[in-house]
Amino acid sequence: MKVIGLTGGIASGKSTASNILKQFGIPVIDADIIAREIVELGKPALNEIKNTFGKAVINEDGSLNRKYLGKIVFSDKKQLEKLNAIMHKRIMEEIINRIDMYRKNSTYPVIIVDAALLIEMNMYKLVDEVWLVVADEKIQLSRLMERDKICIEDAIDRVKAQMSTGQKKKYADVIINNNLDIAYLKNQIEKQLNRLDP
Ligand SMILES: CC(C)(COP(=O)(O)OP(=O)(O)OC[C@H]1O[C@@H](n2cnc3c(N)ncnc32)[C@H](O)[C@@H]1O)[C@@H](O)C(=O)NCCC(=O)NCCS
Ligand SMILES: Nc1ncnc2c1ncn2[C@@H]1O[C@H](COP(=O)(O)OP(=O)(O)OP(=O)(O)O)[C@@H](O)[C@H]1O
Repeated sequence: MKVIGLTGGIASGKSTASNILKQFGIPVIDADIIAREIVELGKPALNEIKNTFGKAVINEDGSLNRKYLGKIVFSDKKQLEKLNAIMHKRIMEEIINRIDMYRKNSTYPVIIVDAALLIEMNMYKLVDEVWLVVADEKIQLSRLMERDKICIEDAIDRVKAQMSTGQKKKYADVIINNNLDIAYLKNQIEKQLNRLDP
């Protein structure tokens, strides 16, 4: 079984690529979903976040106010580091567990780990190949503003909170260009799958 790490900057198109891969019947381990599970009500990470950032980041029903926490951490590197210290070891542990489960119990020829911070968190070492989804920065920013309904300043903050695409390219085995339409994205993914499992 080949484990593919799918990564790319924010709003580059990883989730869109993941959805295409799922349509081909390929299992996807999604780091964003795991990150949300870790901070569900009653989970220890949520308590640590409350102790670190204060009650203001918690909604009235006790859940995490993601929008507000995002505002804090994506505009201040020190705050982001504090959040990463709470989250990343837990996300990584869960991803390793899930990869192990697939390796032991499944006959899938290919599985995907979809993680924005695959390289930043050194998780590229856990996978057999790194696929990097890229889109020109202008396209990335406009898709991000449109999807998250945020202004250009907030969009730039979020892009800057991550390693640059140029740096990420050094770790990539495959570059997937997502500057054009979904059909173009799908076509590149199909070609890569055919290479792995003809
Ligand atoms: C700060 C939080 C609460 C904001 O939540 P929100 O719902 O607004 O955004 P969401 O979780 O959907 O993330 C959107 C995108 O932001 C980027 N992003 C998320 N966390 C980080 C981070 N720590 N550093 C840089 N970029 C990040 C990713 O590209 C991600 O896909 C949330 O992103 C979070 O808990 N982040 C820490 C966990 C993490 O590192 N996740 C990424 C795992 S690879
Ligand atoms: N080829 C495309 N053409 C037009 N819109 C696209 C294309 N690919 C992705 N999008 C849109 O751009 C936005 C960002 O894509 P997506 O959510 O897949 O990015 P992502 O890399 O998963 O982002 P994040 O890091 O925030 O999770 C979405 O609204 C998506 O529908």
